[in-house]
Formats: sequence, structure tokens, C-alpha cells
Amino acid sequence: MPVEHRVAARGRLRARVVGVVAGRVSVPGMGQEGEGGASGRGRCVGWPALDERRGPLQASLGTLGQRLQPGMADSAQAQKLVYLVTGGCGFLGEHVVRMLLQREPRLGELRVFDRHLGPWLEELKTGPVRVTAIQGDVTEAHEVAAAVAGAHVVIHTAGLVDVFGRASPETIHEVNVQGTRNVIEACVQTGTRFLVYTSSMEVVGPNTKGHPFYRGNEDTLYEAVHRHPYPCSKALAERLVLEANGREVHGGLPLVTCALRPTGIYGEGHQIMRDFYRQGLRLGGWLFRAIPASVEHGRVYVGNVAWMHVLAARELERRAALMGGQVYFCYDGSPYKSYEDFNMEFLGPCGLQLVGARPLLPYWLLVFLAALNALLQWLLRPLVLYAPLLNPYTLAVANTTFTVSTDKAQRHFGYEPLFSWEDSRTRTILWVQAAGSFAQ
Ligand SMILES: NC(=O)C1=CN([C@@H]2O[C@H](COP(=O)(O)OP(=O)(O)OC[C@H]3O[C@@H](n4cnc5c(N)ncnc54)[C@H](O)[C@@H]3O)[C@@H](O)[C@H]2O)C=CC1
Ligand SMILES: CC(C)[C@@H](O)CC[C@@H](C)[C@H]1CC[C@H]2[C@@H]3[C@H](O)CC4=CC(=O)CC[C@]4(C)[C@H]3CC[C@]12C
Repeated sequence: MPVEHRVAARGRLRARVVGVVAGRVSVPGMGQEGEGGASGRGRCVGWPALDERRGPLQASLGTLGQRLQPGMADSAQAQKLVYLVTGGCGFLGEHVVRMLLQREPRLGELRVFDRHLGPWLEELKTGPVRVTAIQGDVTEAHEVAAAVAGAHVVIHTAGLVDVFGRASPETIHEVNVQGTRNVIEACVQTGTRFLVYTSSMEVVGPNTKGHPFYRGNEDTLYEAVHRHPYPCSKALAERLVLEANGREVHGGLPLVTCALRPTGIYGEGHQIMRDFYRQGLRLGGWLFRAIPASVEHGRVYVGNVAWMHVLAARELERRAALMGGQVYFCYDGSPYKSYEDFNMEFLGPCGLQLVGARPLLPYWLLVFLAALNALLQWLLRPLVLYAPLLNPYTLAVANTTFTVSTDKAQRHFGYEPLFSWEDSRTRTILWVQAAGSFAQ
């Protein structure tokens, strides 16, 4: 089936209601779990409170909102489902797209919405599934609406994942918060009932006080206080998604939402892993330990994160009362190690060595160097983007234990990792080796 391209028309709403389907009558409600602890309200120091401003969607969707959706339940058997993946060309998004094509038998149309469309989309020969590539921007409400209209499920992964100071705080907020608001409003206005949001462990921590989060779960009490624009934006966006659960969508049925919180994702396409590899090659095959081996950081294989998204999207209909408005940490059997030791599971077999059984530099010197990098970034910004791996935020996060251990996703929607640690490791090593071949 040829890949169909749609470019969201700026300024003119172009939407197509595809036969929508499926949906079970659900009575959304917060499960007992997840209302306290790590799913509690985080605090963003120095950030605008959530305003109740609705996106500019209302106006631009007048006509679209009039389109009638066939009864959700009575068409489930008759028609295939329409899925929309925002950020579908990103590191995680691509794996979600491919996982849906491989493991979602109900899929009739897969819409891939991204600011930057990947050339690989052309290669997707998917038999009965129509793959629609949509170049669009989640900060543009009308583009989001055109992409959402007629979709049965939205998996919202699009976001600015920036802890290196590449984008301004305002841009991060605009994409991650307003973009998410636009997705929610598009669901409400067009009648799409199921929304899975890719949140992050960072919604919880590590917090600004460096408190460890050791083998925690969704109900672990933890003071989620953030200053950095990225975790703040993820926390605000997650809150929007969870609070939207139960809102009436066009057609009169309730919106059902959930948020998945992956820990540090690794696997094929992980840019930071590639950056570490390149840094090691530049240093003659050596990487120098900066973080104590005792600091554990949770990591999860991208294929298992994709699988959890597919499963959550599928079960959200059937288990709306249990899953609606809930958060789920996303992790797998990947070992608990320091960030650097974990990376060496893949970079070691690719020829790199991590020097030092303990950090080679004292922590105060690392803090100084991180601060110097931040100063240099600020000074050089008018001329060039200087965004090294080491900055005050990345040092603080890397230096704080954050691991999760929970069976909530398993209990609520049967999540079990699809890929074993051994398989995840092998796949990642093969990718680094292949990626390394053009890292020179
Ligand atoms: N990488 C990680 O370790 C983790 C990532 N996450 C979350 O997973 C999601 C995906 O992250 P990654 O795949 O790592 O990032 P990525 O940067 O590889 O992918 C994000 C995608 O969103 C697209 N995008 C960005 N701004 C957009 C806009 N305004 N309109 C439309 N598309 C836009 C980008 O073009 C990109 O394809 C994000 O929401 C992130 O917060 C959560 C936990 C861990
Ligand atoms: C230079 C050294 C101090 C080196 O060890 C720095 C590593 C640093 C770049 C990473 C350490 C922890 C990572 C973050 C963590 O995995 C949680 C994340 C969740 C997300 O949603 C996005 C990515 C990230 C912030 C991730 C980014 C890279 C680290 C800070």
C-alpha cells in the first residue's frame, strides 16, 4: 500500500474523517492507585501555572466539529482502526510506528505526524494498512486537529527532549505543554476517545534536591520539585492529560487517557548513545568515569517502551475504568547500573573502555566544569550552539539514583517486556556498531 502523504495545510483546515470505529462505552474514573506519591502533583519552581486557556482550536474547528462520528461501539467489528502517532519519526516514535504495524491487527490506517518526516516512511509496505505521513507541528492547533480528526487512538510522543540547552525554555514549554494541550483539545473537538501520552520518569525526578528514588513505584512518596524546563514541561503536560480523562468528546462519550513514564530509553536510534560513542572514538577509545558506579539509573529498551504504548492503547478501551487517568512507569529487565556503566554494556563490545573504577575527577571539579560549560554556552549562543553532554543539570541527574520497580502496568493491562535484556543488548550493540561505521 503506497504511503500517502498529507501536509497539514497551514491556515486552512483540511481534515478527513476516516471511518472511525471501535470504542467501548467506558465509565472513566481514577483507579484507587496513583493518586498519591510519585503520581502526585509535582512542583515546577518559577514556571507559569497551568492556565485554563483552551487552544485556538475552538474557532478553527467549527466545521470539523459538526462532522458526525459513527457510533463507536457499533462499528468496531465493521471497520479497522485509525491510529495517530505524533512524533512518529523520532527515536521512540519510529519504534512505536513499526510495532503498531507488526502487532496491532486492528490497524486500518496509521497516521504518522511529525515536524520532520523520515525517508524510511516510504519503505513501509504494510499490506492492508494505509500509512499516512503528515508533516505538521503540534504547536499549530489546526494542524493537530486535521491529523486527529477521525482517529480512534492517539499516541502522543512528540516533544522536545532537550536537557542540553539547545532550545529555549519557552520553546520547550510551547512544544511539550501547548502541543499536548492542542492534542487533547483536538481529541475533544473531533471525537477521538483514546489518548496515550508519553510522559517521563523526569516528571517525578530526580528532584532539585538530589533525593534518590530507589526501586520506587507509582505510589512512592517523593518530593517532585523541578526547575529545569524539560521536566517542568513534562510534568505540566502529564497533568493536562490526566485531568482530561473523562472529558466529554464530540459525540458525547468520555475521553480516556493514560500516561506512560519511561525511564532512560536506549536502543536503536538513541542519539545520546551515539554521542558517547563518538566522544570515545575522539578520545582514542577511552571514556573517563565521571559518576560513581554505585549511582543506579533506570534504563529501558526502546522496543519494550514501544510495546507498552501499543498494549496500553489497545487495552485503554477495554479497561477504561481502571486505566483512565492513570500513570505507569515503563521499564523492563535492563540491569540497574550507573548511566556510564550501563552505556558500556554496548560501547565496550564496540571497542571503547571506561577508565577508572571511580570518578577520575573530584565532584566539586565536575560541578565547576559543568558550570563552565553552561557559561560558555551562554557566551557563545549568539555565534554558535555549544551543547556538551556535561552541564549542571545532566551532572545532577546522572549523579542521583533513580530506579523503578513496579507491576502496575502488568496488573492493569498485562504489560510484560517483549524483549529480554539479552536481546535488547544485542540489538543495541549491532546498531552502535553499524552507526559507528559512519561515526567517523
Ligand atoms: N529519550 C528518552 O530517554 C526518553 C524520552 N521520553 C519521551 O519520549 C518522547 C519521545 O522522545 P525521543 O524519541 O527520545 O525524542 P526524539 O527527539 O527522538 O523524538 C521526538 C519527535 O517529536 C518530533 N517533534 C518535536 N517537536 C515537534 C513539533 N512541534 N511538532 C511535531 N513533531 C515534533 C521530533 O521531530 C521527533 O521526531 C518524548 O515525549 C520524551 O519526552 C520519556 C522518557 C525517556
Ligand atoms: C557527562 C556525564 C556526567 C554523563 O554521565 C552525563 C549523562 C547524561 C547526558 C544523562 C544521564 C541521565 C540522562 C537522562 C535520564 O535518562 C532521564 C531522561 C529522561 C527523558 O525523558 C529524556 C532524557 C533524560 C533527561 C536523559 C538525558 C541524558 C542524561 C541526563
